[in-house]
Amino acid sequence: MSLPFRTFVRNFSTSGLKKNAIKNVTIIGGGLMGAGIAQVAASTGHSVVMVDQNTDILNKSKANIEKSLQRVVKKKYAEDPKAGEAFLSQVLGNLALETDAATSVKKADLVIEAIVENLKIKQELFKNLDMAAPASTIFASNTSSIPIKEIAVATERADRFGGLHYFNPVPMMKLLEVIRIPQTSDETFDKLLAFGKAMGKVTVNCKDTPGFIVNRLLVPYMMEAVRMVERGEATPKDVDTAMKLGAGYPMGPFELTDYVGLDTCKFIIDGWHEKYPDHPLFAPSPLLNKYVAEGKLGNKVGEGFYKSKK
Ligand SMILES: C[C@H](O)CC(=O)SCCNC(=O)CCNC(=O)[C@H](O)C(C)(C)COP(=O)(O)OP(=O)(O)OC[C@H]1O[C@@H](n2cnc3c(N)ncnc32)[C@H](O)[C@@H]1OP(=O)(O)O
Ligand SMILES: NC(=O)c1ccc[n+]([C@@H]2O[C@H](COP(=O)([O-])OP(=O)(O)OC[C@H]3O[C@@H](n4cnc5c(N)ncnc54)[C@H](O)[C@@H]3O)[C@@H](O)[C@H]2O)c1
Repeated sequence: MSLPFRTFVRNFSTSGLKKNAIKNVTIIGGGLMGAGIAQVAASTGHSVVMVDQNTDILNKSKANIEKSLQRVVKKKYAEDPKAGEAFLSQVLGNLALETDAATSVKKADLVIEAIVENLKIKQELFKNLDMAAPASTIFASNTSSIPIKEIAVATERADRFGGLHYFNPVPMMKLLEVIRIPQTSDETFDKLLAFGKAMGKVTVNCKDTPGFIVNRLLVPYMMEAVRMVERGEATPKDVDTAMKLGAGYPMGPFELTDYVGLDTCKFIIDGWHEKYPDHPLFAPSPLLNKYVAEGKLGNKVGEGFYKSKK
């Protein structure tokens, strides 16, 4: 449907950018995903505030962003190191760090939450942000598996709430799942889609169903790989080799579980098992639970199913 001319003009400023496009983004949680989202948002011209619980964590997050940016610059600006340096400082100039979430959302057009995969903690966070953020601010969760509607219910802005599910590592994975709940307004959903595209992502539209699209297929596959090892049918190494060489996957399921985080995988499957206790694909794994209980959370701590350099 084409817009009436006056609406078309109103939406576009002279700079050619959509006037009401999302520009100021707050990312809550500077871990594996939050740091990646902050990096790509800052790299695509957005002004980003990244929030975490203390400055130590934030400094580590920023160091991880810089490491990743160096990899990008080494490739993208191989012929022109000076331009690479300029890009690096421009991106870091778009990124601010903050430990106070309420302050961080004062000017936010969009808040993306990427904290621990725990419904109560997410609800508590969004309830507080709802009181601190401007009425116009859109809220989105990067949750892997929790229904967006169950998070949104903690706020008074279900019409301005959606899901933005990124994939790890965010600088490399092109996909962004954009989720709407029944209350999400068309304007909010369009802005989330436009923001995803402005970040250079390919967006798919998702319903608020368990695991949206990718995780609904991927997590049961990853869990079945763990169950295969529990049944003594194969070793993690052989399962990974088989899936890389036999199915063309870039990583096998155990490498991927280490990459994603064994804790995140456990949170996902525990949440689904609680909701759907009879669903065999959502059954928890004693082996995964054992590794998490032993603190073997994967690459982020240097050991999961495999030992890795941190
Ligand atoms: C559970 C959640 O809710 C949902 C999820 O996220 S599920 C997980 C989804 N993600 C996946 O399935 C990831 C599968 N793995 C892959 O796609 C690839 O292994 C990978 C992109 C991670 C790594 O790429 P790959 O070519 O295999 O190996 P690698 O040598 O590490 O990287 C090649 C180049 O890519 C770039 N690169 C890779 N990772 C990067 C990063 N994090 N940052 C910047 N650049 C990176 C670098 O240029 C790198 O070259 P370099 O090593 O000389 O710097
Ligand atoms: N790991 C993945 O591959 C992946 C991919 C897509 C989505 N997700 C989802 O993204 C979210 C984050 O996952 P992750 O892997 O980045 O976890 P992570 O453990 O690496 O990072 C979580 C970060 O949130 C911070 N945090 C926790 N509570 C906070 C609070 N109240 N205020 C501010 N910061 C807080 C922690 O300090 C930590 O730095 C989860 O919902 C997860 O399901 C994960």
